[in-house]
Amino acid sequence: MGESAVSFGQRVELARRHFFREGKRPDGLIPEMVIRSWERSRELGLGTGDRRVFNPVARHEKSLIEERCRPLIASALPEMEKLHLSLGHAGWALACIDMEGIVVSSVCGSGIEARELASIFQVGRNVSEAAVGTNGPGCSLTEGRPMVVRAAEHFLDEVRPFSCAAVPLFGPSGALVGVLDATRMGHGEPVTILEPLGIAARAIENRMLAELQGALTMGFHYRPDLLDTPLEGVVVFAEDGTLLGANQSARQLLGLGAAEAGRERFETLFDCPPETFRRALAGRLDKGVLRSDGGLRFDARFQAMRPGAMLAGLREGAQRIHALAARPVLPAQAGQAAGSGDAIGFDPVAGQALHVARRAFERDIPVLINGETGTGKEVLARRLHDDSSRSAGPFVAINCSSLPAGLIESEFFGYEDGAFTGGRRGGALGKFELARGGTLFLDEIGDMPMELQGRLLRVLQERSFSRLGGARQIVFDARVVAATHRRLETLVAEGRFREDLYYRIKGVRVSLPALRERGDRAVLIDALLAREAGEGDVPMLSPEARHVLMHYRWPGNIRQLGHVLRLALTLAEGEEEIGLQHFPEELLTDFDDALALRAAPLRGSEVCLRDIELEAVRAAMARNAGNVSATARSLGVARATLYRKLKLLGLA
Ligand SMILES: Nc1ncnc2c1ncn2[C@@H]1O[C@H](COP(=O)(O)OP(=O)(O)OP(=O)(O)O)[C@@H](O)[C@H]1O
Repeated sequence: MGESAVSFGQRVELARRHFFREGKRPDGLIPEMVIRSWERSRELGLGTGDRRVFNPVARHEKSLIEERCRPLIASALPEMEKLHLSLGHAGWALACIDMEGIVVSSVCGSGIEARELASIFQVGRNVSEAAVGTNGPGCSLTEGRPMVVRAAEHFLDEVRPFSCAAVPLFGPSGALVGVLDATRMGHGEPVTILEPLGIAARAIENRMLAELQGALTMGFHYRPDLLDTPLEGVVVFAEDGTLLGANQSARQLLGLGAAEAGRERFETLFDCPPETFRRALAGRLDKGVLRSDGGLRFDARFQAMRPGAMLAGLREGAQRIHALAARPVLPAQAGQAAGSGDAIGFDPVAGQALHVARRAFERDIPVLINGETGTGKEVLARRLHDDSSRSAGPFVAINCSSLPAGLIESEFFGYEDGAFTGGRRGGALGKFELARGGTLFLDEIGDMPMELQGRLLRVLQERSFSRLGGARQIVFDARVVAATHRRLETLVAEGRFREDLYYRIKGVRVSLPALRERGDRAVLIDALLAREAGEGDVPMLSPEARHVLMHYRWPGNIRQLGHVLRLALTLAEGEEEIGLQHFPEELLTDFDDALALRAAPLRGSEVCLRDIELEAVRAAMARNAGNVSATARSLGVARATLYRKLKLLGLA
């Protein structure tokens, strides 16, 4: 890099003086991302002399985290160990950090320095920006980009002896799920570790993809020598050709945005004869040359999930379900009034989303929720409100896309008496005022007209506004949650959304996975069925019906699932079982194999395995008259395990 240690140190010290003593922005002295992070750290109320890093981590918290993040740890740890070994004795500690900034796993080596690093990267340690100010992993999480933070670029004096580099980790749907960090003592050149760190991150992402239960995995690249390396593009498809997940390389090669799984299909991504997919799926094609619909030529390798492999996958899948079930994130509360506490879910991504959002929200950091229609954005927003210290205040939702242009301003700001003809006598309160002391939910924020975006930004910056036709400044006292199904970055790039507003509302961004990507579909189906059945008996689902529910594309997500189940319950009234005949046609036309399913019911699918287990629990509980200890003994499992299963059944 050709930069002497002295000049680096001097520049940072100068930057610190400008920023901390003289209140000036140290533009050009240190990287822009570091300046932004200093600003955020200061806004969060941190002081440079604070001691926040070496607090003890509670032991029970550690085991909870290890349980909760098992899937992420399982993918990350082997790659971290490999990388650590290849770095030899260079003194690096590696850590995997979740969306909340919590260390979930680390590899530190031995020696005195390593011991100090190991103490920082204990499982359970919070290294988010909010907790410890500017640092590599915290900042990388906030920005969603690789980050290097050296020595005095850290906000807290306490961590100035260290330098670190961190790269984001993206899950199969393209959503940020955490970061991989490398830290060592001194202000050396952590830049040099970015590349191996990035490769390890890609390998971790590929492991997460391999966990998806797809029917066909395809690796591809325009450079044949990169096939079968962590840099290849990897896409996973369902049996019907729907894209289930893609790694970052694949997203770049194919020009895919995040969360486009489910919307894309093999034949829309690649320009090739239809039998290619079918042959690959049947295991009759393991290599090939494909063209993207943009005309790029790729070498590809295919790996079909064969029946034998399927069985092994099934077993693993069952184990994974146990791991996930062990961490109910939004407890099932079937039967409650829709719209507030009715969220159900054991999905790791959705669960992490809630976790992060909750913390940010409580610290008054605006939360931006991304997700397709019907994924539960409003449910999450209400949930945040209900769980917060402001739950006694109002929850005011406003849909920014559905308001007629002329009405928006008065809806937002209210108006004074006589502000315009036809206005109500005495004026009216706007949503900003109605939300006082509570939460303002800005739905479909991506569709907000430009001119209003400027006014909203001003309110958020100044925390005050005035009614139309009035001069008095009214304090804006509400927490803000915004939601959109659009990619705001794209709108910003196209000039259709203000960048400054984007950064203002995106304090923390959480992405809700599409239903077809959720690992807890089976649980959701059962819980929604119970919720829709209300007081009535809950009928069984035939194995074919369950198969279709599990594998349908669900463009309308959880909302659509709810509608389908409600309809099926009505149609199946008086019958013991819900079958394919109770589903709307579009669910079946989507299925190439629906007719085959009708003709030859399938048994022994993953779902059935789980059902059998839950059925056994149900029966044992009945035999033991609801006595948990006796039931656990008769099933040969620990009481804690049984409690988890009971929760799954909604019997806890
Ligand atoms: N986790 C969940 N558990 C149970 N029901 C859910 C869950 N998430 C969403 N739902 C149900 O799905 C429906 C849609 O949820 P919601 O309105 O929050 O979605 P949304 O993402 O805001 O949709 P849109 O973008 O169309 O406004 C609601 O009926 C809600 O009760």
